Amino acid sequence: MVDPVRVDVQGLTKTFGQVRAVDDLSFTVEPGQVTGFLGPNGAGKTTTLRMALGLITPDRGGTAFNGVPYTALPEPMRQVGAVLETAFHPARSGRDHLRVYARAAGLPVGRADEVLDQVGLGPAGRRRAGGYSLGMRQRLGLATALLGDPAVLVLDEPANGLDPEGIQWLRGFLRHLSHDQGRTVLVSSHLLSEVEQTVDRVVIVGAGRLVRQGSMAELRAGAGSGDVLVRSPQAAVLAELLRSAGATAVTTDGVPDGLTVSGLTTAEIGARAFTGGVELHELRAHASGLEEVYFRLTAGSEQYAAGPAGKDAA
Ligand SMILES: Nc1ncnc2c1ncn2[C@@H]1O[C@H](COP(=O)(O)OP(=O)(O)OP(=O)(O)O)[C@@H](O)[C@H]1O
Repeated sequence: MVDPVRVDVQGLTKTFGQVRAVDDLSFTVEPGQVTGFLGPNGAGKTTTLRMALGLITPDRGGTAFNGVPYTALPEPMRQVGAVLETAFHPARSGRDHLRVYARAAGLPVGRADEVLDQVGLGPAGRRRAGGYSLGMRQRLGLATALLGDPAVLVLDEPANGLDPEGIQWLRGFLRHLSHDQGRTVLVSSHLLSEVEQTVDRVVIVGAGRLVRQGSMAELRAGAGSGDVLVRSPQAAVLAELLRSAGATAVTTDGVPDGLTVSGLTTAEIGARAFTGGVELHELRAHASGLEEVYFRLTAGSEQYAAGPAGKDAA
């Protein structure tokens, strides 16, 4: 187990020309969990991560690792491992790339072989990185982040380019690093479906602002709170009953005897039908998928971010 490190992002703000890429953004990342950092393209994820790692200076706000900013960490590679982009010298082997990094960071060069094994590159580590597939590059990036055996891992779109088998491997690996070893893992993605099975918590951003943070369980609970579909041979009577209880009830296109109801839960609708003596043939919450909830939460934010840049270009 590693010593737990909590990451606090507080009031981060960054403007590029006319574009406010990150806007007063605050969230926390807890140890022992995988946190997904989600948002559509251009939502400000990469800018946030770069600020957290001291690669660009925020206009306002900051990020602290157990209270200490990245730039003030005594041995940053041993505390925070990051993969923001995967640039390698193409003629150099993956193993040599890792050895160069290890040496530069004052880490034992033997770490190179250890992390190669950890990420499943093994013998491929001796081949030229220029010939690596995107998935192998992702693994090499992850290996680089792990060199210093850090308590915190910050990974930008790590699932990008992985095949389904690779995604499954990454899922298990990240959960092992966090759940079993107590590391703090933050992974960004623009697709909730890509990280849905991996993450314990989500931080969702749109147009540089926080849209939602919470556990996956909370997000899933929110997914069910939409409309309710009811079918009854006495649909008109039921509609009146429900409207008098303050709900909206409209006939559902394409569903015989169907009503779409909002403003009451399935239990409340069932109770009112029962006391009103109305026969029900079907009663169910319209299950909006998680991805639908995510799109709804971030709807329009891409346009907002792209607007000013578009204007500049015109
Ligand atoms: N160096 C820069 N100069 C000007 N604008 C920038 C710069 N970096 C980012 N931006 C703008 O800031 C906004 C946020 O970009 P950012 O790359 O942080 O988003 P993202 O959520 O990581 O998206 P993606 O998944 O597409 O990388 C975008 O509108 C982008 O065009």
